[in-house]
Parts: sequence; structure tokens; C-alpha cells
Amino acid sequence: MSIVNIDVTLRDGGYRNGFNFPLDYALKHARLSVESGFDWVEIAYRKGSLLPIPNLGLTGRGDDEFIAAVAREIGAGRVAMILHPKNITEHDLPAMYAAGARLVRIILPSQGYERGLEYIRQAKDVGFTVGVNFARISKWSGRAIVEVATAATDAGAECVYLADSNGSLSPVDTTDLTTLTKSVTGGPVGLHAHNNLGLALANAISAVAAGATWIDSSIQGMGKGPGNLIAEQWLAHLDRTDPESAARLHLGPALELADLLLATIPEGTPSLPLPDLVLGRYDLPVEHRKDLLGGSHREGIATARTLATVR
Ligand SMILES: C[C@H](O)CC(=O)C(=O)O
Repeated sequence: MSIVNIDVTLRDGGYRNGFNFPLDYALKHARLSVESGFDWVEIAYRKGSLLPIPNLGLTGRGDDEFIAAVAREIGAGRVAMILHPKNITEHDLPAMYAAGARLVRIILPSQGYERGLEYIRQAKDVGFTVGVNFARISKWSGRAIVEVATAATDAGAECVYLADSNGSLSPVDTTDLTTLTKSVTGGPVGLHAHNNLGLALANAISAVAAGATWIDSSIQGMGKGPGNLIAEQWLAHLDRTDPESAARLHLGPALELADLLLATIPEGTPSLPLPDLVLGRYDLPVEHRKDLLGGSHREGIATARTLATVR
């Protein structure tokens, strides 16, 4: 089994600190990440995440100078970027490539994804390895997965990523979604897991058993809400169970990186905010977090139940 591992700490972890990682930290992080055996370090969104946020930090802007600084540190062949098609113009992909990024992941919605297809084609022409991420996959119909995965693959996407943005998938769901996607594209499938229900590791194991070969994780799980698949656990699991991965992975530097994160970035400390657990239970997106705050937990759960029914 040959797993491609992407470290998404600097990007998804940015949801915890407004994407405000100091440059010096980001460079040290990237170096230790590569030493740990990550194939790619996803360093930033290009020009913002889904919704605009004030004072967007370094790893939310993903400007050329930052890409170039990381590429000098770890080599271009390890630098990944992610983007929402609505945030960029036709100048961005060539500029990102020239600065040193070599993997780009384009986030596609289940409807209105045509602009994203144009960027897949452009990214391929420019020379990128191109992936697509299907955000909020728990809300996609099987029909939409077939349609968009086919269109993205035809446009040149090399990997289709299932992003459990709401953190609500079970291992059985993950198996089914991976199997479906793989049967459509015949190519690599990836999983981007969120840990709202504590199932990110189980879901990653299920995805791989069903044929997924690209997996996102973050150091200490630092990511939106309760975070992502915890990289240290994932690498330890691969190290223990998969000789092919074990030959390339180094747990020591990964644990040093966890120490560095905890010592430098206060928001890197793991947490399980209870409203996010409720979001995961009711498969609600993060925009509804505010609706669950302010009252008792019982009221929050009643609100979540109503929101889940009316959507
Ligand atoms: C679709 C991307 O992977 C963005 C993301 O992190 C999410 O959970 O959604």
C-alpha cells in the first residue's frame, strides 16, 4: 500500500488562529514535516477560504512571497496549495507555480462547478499535479459525486478528495463514498477527515481499506473545530501496519514538530469544543455554530435537531 500523505496543519489549522502563523514558524514546520515523511505540505489557501474573514493571515492569503520562501526551504516538489475557484483569476495559477507550488487542490461544489473545471485545465497546462476536493461530502448525493467526479477527471484532475467538512461521516459511510468515487474515476481517491465525532482515524482506516491512497492529516489535529485526523496517530498507525509507508515515515521528527507547534502556537492545543460535536452529530456546517451558542447544551441540541430537519 502506498499512501500519499498531506500535512494540512498550516492551512486547516489556520481556522483556529485566523491563519496567522508567523513566517519563521511556518518554515520550521514545513522542514520538520518533510523530515517526518509527508509527501506534501499544504501551506495555504490562495486568497482566502470559503467565507471572507478580517485580518486574514499568512496561510489564508497564500501570496507568492510565502510560497517562494517555503519552496526555498523544502523544495518546490513538496509545496501544495488549495483554493476556491471563486477567489482567484487566471493570473493566480501561473503565479503560484512560478513561486514554487507544485500541487494544487481545487475545491469544487456539487453545483456550479464549471469554473473549477476551467482552472483544472489551466493548472494542468501550467504543470501542476492537480487534485479536486469535494467539500461537505456528507451532503452530496451519489448522483452528484458521479457527475462531478467524472467531469473533474475528464478535465484532468488526478485525485478526487472526499472532504468530511462537517465531521459527521461514519466508517461505513466513508467506505461507501470511497468505493463509489473509485468506481467512477478509476484513479486515486483521498480523504480529508474532521474529528467532530472522534472518528477521523477510523474513517481514514476505512477509506484506505476501500482503496483511498491520499490522506490529509494535521499535527495535533490542528484544524477547523475539533480538527482533522491527528497526524501523529496516523503516522504511528501506518508505521506499525504498512511496511511500505513505514520505510518513508519518521515518527521522531513528527513528534518534535508536535512539540514545536504546542510551544509556539497557542491555538495548536487540541480541544473538542462541544458545539462542534453537536454539529458533527447533526451533520451541520460550521456556519450553524453560532446558533448553538448562548443557551444550555439541551437547548443547543434541540436547535441542532430542528436545523437538521429543516435543511
Ligand atoms: C474541501 C477542503 O478540504 C476544505 C476543508 O478543509 C473542509 O473541511 O471543507
